[in-house]
Amino acid sequence: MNTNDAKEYLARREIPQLFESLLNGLMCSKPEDPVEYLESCLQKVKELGGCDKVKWDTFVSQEKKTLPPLNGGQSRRSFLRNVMPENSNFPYRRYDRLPPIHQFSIESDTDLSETAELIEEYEVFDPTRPRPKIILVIGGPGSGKGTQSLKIAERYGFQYISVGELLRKKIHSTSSNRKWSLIAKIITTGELAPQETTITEIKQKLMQIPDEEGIVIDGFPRDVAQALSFEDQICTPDLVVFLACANQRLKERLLKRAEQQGRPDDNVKATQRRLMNFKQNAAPLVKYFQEKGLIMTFDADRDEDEVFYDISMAVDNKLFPNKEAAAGSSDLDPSMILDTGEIIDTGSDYEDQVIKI
Ligand SMILES: Nc1ncnc2c1ncn2[C@@H]1O[C@H](COP(=O)(O)OP(=O)(O)O)[C@@H](O)[C@H]1O
Repeated sequence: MNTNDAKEYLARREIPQLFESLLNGLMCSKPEDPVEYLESCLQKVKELGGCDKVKWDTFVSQEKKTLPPLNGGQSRRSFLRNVMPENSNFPYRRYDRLPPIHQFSIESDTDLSETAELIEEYEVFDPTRPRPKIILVIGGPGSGKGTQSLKIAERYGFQYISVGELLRKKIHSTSSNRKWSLIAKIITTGELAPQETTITEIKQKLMQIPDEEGIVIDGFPRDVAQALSFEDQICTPDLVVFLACANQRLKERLLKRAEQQGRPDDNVKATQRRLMNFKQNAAPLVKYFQEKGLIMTFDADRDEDEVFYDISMAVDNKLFPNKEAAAGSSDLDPSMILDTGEIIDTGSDYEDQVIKI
């Protein structure tokens, strides 16, 4: 087995997340017998059904869970601050963050790990200026995230970032780099790129954008862990647009896209994998943002102009409540706006999309 195989194995089996979680448990519980404690944690992992069921706080006891992500309280950063010893010699204090799991991950021996740490030391947005409004657009593969995000960006004069595109560009521009070759393979099989790398790419991109009024990010976050990381490292989004689309419709659109664009990750296997990942992650992600009152859900089974009509009404209301409707919106009928903050009944098999792929 070569190094790449070993790293790919670790990434696929979600071993870095497991170690992060065990480390969190140890830091919070400080057990007399760490070996016995780790044994009991691993037993719990088995009972839960495997590494992919482990979250960063699985082994943090209830009373120590100072992070209440679902009711808008303390951020992960402050949680970490609380569990870190006050001693300034503590090695990880500098970043107020967990010890980097990079040792175990494909981030470790690559050129970007240093950049990633450097970037962590800076605020993404200039604190002396108003922060740009951030709209995150999420939905299944083929739900129209790209199309709708571009339309939002165009209508409000916001900057557009496609996370999938960002990763693809990076892969093309660093084709001889081992880390990015591995990420290319991961993406081609329909899996998600590693979280820290993805966040770092987004941060780098955001830091290059000068003084925008707003930014639309297409395809982020894909799961609750990414949402937490974004809030921890970048900011709380102003609005999350969720494009709900029936599973069958997603499959049809992906087939069509495969014919038209020939993207390497639009093959049948990868498409199934992406739909499966979406199915697993969408419901908790939507619930997470719902409980924060940040998400609006749109029936994306419809014609793209109808979908955009609803989105633009919602953005007007949520982000520009005191302004006259944005240019070009005079033809919009406010009575058509969808109920906000709730999963809508699309009248089709939206549930199917999340539950039965
Ligand atoms: N937020 C993300 N986190 C990790 N990987 C991502 C993320 N966004 C995109 N990717 C990777 O890029 C691929 C293509 O994404 P994208 O272009 O948005 O297409 P789609 O969402 O339609 O599958 C995804 O399947 C995934 O491998």
